[in-house]
Amino acid sequence: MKELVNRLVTDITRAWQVDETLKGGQWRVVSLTLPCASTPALDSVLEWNTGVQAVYSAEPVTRMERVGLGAAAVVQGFGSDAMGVVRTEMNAARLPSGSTWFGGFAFDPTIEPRGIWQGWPHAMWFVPKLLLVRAFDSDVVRVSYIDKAGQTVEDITASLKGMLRPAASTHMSEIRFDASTTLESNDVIHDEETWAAVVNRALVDIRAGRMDKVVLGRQARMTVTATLSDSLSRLRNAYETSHVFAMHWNGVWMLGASPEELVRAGGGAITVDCLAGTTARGIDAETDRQLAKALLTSEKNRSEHGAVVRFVTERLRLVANELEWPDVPTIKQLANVQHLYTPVRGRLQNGKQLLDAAALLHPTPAVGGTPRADALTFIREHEGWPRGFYAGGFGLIDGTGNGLVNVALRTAAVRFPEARLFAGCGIVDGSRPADEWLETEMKLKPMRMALQ
Ligand SMILES: C=C(O[C@@H]1C=C(C(=O)O)C=C[C@H]1O)C(=O)O
Repeated sequence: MKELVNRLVTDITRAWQVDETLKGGQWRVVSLTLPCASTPALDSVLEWNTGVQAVYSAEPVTRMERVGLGAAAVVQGFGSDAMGVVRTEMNAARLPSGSTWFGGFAFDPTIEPRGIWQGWPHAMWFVPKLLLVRAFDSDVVRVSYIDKAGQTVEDITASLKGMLRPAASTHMSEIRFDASTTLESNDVIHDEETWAAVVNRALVDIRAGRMDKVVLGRQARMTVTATLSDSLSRLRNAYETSHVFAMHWNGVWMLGASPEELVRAGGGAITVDCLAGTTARGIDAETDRQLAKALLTSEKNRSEHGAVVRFVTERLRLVANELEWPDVPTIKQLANVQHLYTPVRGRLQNGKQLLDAAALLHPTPAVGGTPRADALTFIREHEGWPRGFYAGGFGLIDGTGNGLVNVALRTAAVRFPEARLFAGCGIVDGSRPADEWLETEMKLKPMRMALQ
């Protein structure tokens, strides 16, 4: 990896100097292909204590791994129209073709980001200055470097060294963070008892007919002892079919392994994952099958799942045509849990974009509840801690509008070495607090293992 870092600095600065760059408006772009052994992964250029904006994505559907460092452009949104604001600004930004935006949005743009999320906007997307892209198992990496046309070779060298230096020089022991100065005292960490009280409070409202379902989450505290690169590699190994991602902003890394695509768009096609209804993994294939069968035949889980499919298909009709989905869900098996799963497909209407669909769908009843407004009010009033980007979105969008937004699940926020891990589950009539606690424990387990 050290060899790759040296090649990046020399080859990019040389290309800038001899002007082997593409020009577009105020930008110049260097594009290179470099050899890079398929291990270690590209994430070894990333560190918890980076001083720059950074992103990582290992996406198993297209089998592409990406690392972005620095920011050529950033858009931020605050408040209830945060997503609308960033979408308008992204469309207005005149970036070179081939630029990729990375970013996401908070679960609830009406709540001030607090606790570990302090300093984060409600929506944030950026185009990295330096982007490394490699197909899984490939030993070549595509490199692009975007910067303002007026930059000198010295500027470019300093910028690259600044972005890549932490990877070469930092040791875990040099990094310290004083949690008490940054995390507020109202940073609620529920234990089983206090969380059960919130669940019971929700059950009262559900039985009284004030809502049908609410997804309640909790955050767990942890001190990180693993490197970022090791954490990401463990997540990739544990969750081979999930989108493993990380994004750094303002001293905080959000990382996760999301099994759920809120929306994917490519060549006019659009797909959405409906994922709701959860059971454990068995100790062997037979127990796995029995648990899956019980999940598929559970009235409680099927009705919870059906509500998500209904919501998604009704909303998606506003931006997509030719919707198709199977009548019955299948099972999506992950390392720690099994979910009921229904994929919905369609064609994006002319003039509609991926983020239009994301804005309409978020939050689905899989992470909010039904009726949506009542569930969101309940979460705001009773959950007791700030979700930030947890259960919001994380994604990437290329210059042609293709890309995906995942539901930011199985996530943690790390202000090294302090971490908050997040997990939630749907509460409906018949839910039992002890079972739901166990479900959140199962969902937290791989992230706990990744960070230590
Ligand atoms: C809320 C989470 O997961 C969501 C809730 C599920 C459920 O209640 O069964 C299943 C998958 C996700 O849509 C989480 O992982 O934190």
